[in-house]
Amino acid sequence: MLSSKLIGQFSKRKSFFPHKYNPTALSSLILLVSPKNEMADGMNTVNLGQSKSQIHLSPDRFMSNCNYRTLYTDSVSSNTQHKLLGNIPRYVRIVEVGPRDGLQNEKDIVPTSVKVELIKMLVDSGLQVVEATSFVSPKWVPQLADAKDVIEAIKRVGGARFPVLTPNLKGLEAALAAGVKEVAVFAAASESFSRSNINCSITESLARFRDVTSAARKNSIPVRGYISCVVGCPMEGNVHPSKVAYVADELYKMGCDEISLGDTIGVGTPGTVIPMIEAVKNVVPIEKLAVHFHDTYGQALSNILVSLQMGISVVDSSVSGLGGCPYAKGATGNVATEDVVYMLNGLGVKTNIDLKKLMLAGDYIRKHLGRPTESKAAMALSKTSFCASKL
Ligand SMILES: CC(C)(COP(=O)([O-])OP(=O)([O-])OC[C@H]1O[C@@H](n2cnc3c(N)ncnc32)[C@H](O)[C@@H]1OP(=O)([O-])[O-])[C@@H](O)C(=O)NCCC(=O)NCCSC(=O)C[C@@](C)(O)CC(=O)[O-]
Repeated sequence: MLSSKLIGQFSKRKSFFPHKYNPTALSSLILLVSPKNEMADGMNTVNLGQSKSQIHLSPDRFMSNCNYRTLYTDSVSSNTQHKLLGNIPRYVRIVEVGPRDGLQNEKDIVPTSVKVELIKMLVDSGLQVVEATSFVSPKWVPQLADAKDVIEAIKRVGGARFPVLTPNLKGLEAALAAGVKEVAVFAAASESFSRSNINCSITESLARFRDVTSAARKNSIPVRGYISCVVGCPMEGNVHPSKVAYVADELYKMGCDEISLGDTIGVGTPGTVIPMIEAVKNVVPIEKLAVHFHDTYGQALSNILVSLQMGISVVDSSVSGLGGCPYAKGATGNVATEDVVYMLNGLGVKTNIDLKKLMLAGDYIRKHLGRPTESKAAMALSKTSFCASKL
């Protein structure tokens, strides 16, 4: 059960996001059960490869000289990895949600120019999908009231897709007018959450989304369907997998091209995530599913790993773990993209993302927000930089 304090915080916010504690380390427990624990010894090696006089404090300079390894290849056979990991995909598409999910709850308005620079840096790091903003009511989400300007400013940024959230036809029309090429609708598996977030019941929301998907199709616009609260709801507690499967089925039938399963408050563990995905994959092909974990209880990487083992190859994450309510004790955001990339690198799974450039993007936005990163990997690599300066 969620604490009444958390529920209280949640209910005070119309669109909200209660959040994070520590980013997770649990996946290592699953990953590093190699016969002799050799992977644990072999991973995370930092070879500075430079003399004292060459060491610079700048993270950029340090990282370009830093040879850190996340993939152990010397003595663990691919058979062993296969046995332990199952058929995890060779390539994972990361959907970066930092500029949207990450920033939507920031109390102080982030200037449009900062959002645009962040998006450009994220694209430069190799991310191919960056959720840019939402065409929602500015009364509900004031932070994203500049959606049109953001889209205008990134029009000529190539090499990535920039989907946006559209809760209704009004949002879709505004997005289309702005030149958006991809949209997402967002439903919930919990009735109370649906009402809190979009002010209508699940049934009403599905009717709205049918209108949106149908209009989007006429304009050849792909639609992603989100489902929030796939394992737990801050007001209703545990959510049964059948409720998630029902909404997923409806979204898929109405024409959503991809369904993203959101553990909105980060309460899931592999124990609840596995049965939920099992139920959903009975109604939606696994290749159409994505996972979207918040890291409130430090479970996100473990949950991502089991999702990959079940055949999912699309993962949502937020640079530097952006998201969450800075005023709620223990609140956290989405799993940090840096942590996901670090883990995937360690698994030998391709993402085409440059971790160093990604960290620079995280650093950029964190400096603007005036808060340190939530990414464990980024934190550790920065500390390594700090230690290096003391050598
Ligand atoms: C859905 C509504 C609009 C219903 O809001 P409502 O108040 O029920 O709607 P309404 O139809 O009665 O309209 C009220 C006012 O909003 C305007 N309006 C109506 N629609 C739009 C629109 N599209 N764009 C701009 N303005 C709009 C409309 O014109 C009107 O303006 P007024 O006459 O008062 O001046 C509102 O509840 C809303 O905007 N909610 C946004 C909630 C949101 O963005 N939540 C965060 C995203 S979901 C999420 O983060 C979860 C996810 C996806 O990450 C996965 C996970 O982690 O779980």
